[in-house]
Amino acid sequence: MSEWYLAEAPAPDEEHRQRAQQHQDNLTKPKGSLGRLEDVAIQLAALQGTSTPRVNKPLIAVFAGDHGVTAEGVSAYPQTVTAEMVRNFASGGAAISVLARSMGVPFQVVNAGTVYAIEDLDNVLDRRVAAGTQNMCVTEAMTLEQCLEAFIVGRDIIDEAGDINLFIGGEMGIGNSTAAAALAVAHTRLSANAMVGRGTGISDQGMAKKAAVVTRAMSRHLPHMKNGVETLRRIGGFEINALAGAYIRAAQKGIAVLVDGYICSAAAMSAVKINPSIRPWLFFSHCGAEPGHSRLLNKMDAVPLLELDLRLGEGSGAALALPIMNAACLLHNEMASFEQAGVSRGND
Ligand SMILES: O=C(O)c1ccc[n+]([C@@H]2O[C@H](COP(=O)([O-])O)[C@@H](O)[C@H]2O)c1
Ligand SMILES: Cc1cc2nc[nH]c2cc1C
Repeated sequence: MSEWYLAEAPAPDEEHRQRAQQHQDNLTKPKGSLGRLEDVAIQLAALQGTSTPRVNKPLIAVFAGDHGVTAEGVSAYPQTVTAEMVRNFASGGAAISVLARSMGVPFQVVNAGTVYAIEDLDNVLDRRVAAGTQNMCVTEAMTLEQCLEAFIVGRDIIDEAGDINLFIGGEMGIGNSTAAAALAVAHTRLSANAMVGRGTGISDQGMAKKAAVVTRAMSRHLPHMKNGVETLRRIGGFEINALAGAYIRAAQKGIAVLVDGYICSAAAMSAVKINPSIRPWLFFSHCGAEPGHSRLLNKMDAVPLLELDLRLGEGSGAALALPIMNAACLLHNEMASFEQAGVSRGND
């Protein structure tokens, strides 16, 4: 029996793509003048198989997980912050809580594997795979069972989401920018130096150490990375793997995905490696301040919507890009044509 995460996502409908392109060219604007907003609307029309694409039923889910690699001193903050921030998400004080609330977007918090236990909270789903991953410099981050369980944590969020037409995943995990850098090296084969950044705010010296940590982990694991699942098992994280599982399931169910920052992009690239058919379903919200982010986006031929020097995570960049995707749909669906408005056509 084939694994659930290998099942193909539906392919975009090329007839709807063509019709959407023609529709855009008939709207009251110079051809192409809405730039990438036109591309977003056309791609969504093809994916959703409709002449009226929509992202009016979004869901934001933030996955938290801890990383054994923090033992190497790769973050500016202590590991306790992961669980502490989960409480902050739940009580409404985190950046993503504010953004979700202000936009009226349903918001879920999922504990996929913090080291520190979190008391029962009404609005935090406890799906802890384990108390953090192992240190990838020393051993594999997790067992195969844990890796597959983390995928299912993400899959279940999509399966239980009800009627949504856009998924935004966020993450929280002290040390996870090191895991993301390692994944980025695995997927691009660029150097660790090209892929590490300040994360939560480490110094130049800290970055040199972080690059050495990634190099050490890669020399251990690279020879054994025979497929995308093994890569995530060796150097991923519970929240990263849950994101990969959620992205794959969303695409399989015909739900578009808006990818957040560096860590989410590393999860997305890993998910595409496992199941390439999901790629058309991924939209990329922004290119952040981590130097590896633009390199990873290039590798996926991804053109992000925003560039704001973000390096927060939590799904914050994707939440900020949501109104742009929504506007792309509304413009496509509600603008008048030249005929309807009695506006003269040009000779473009
Ligand atoms: O999303 C990003 O582009 C991003 C870039 C750097 C850091 N972060 C966030 O910061 C944390 C990881 O940073 P660090 O330094 O602990 O590896 C984690 O909670 C992420 O959500 C997020
Ligand atoms: C305070 C804090 C908030 C965060 N949100 C995402 N990553 C984070 C890292 C820290 C340190």
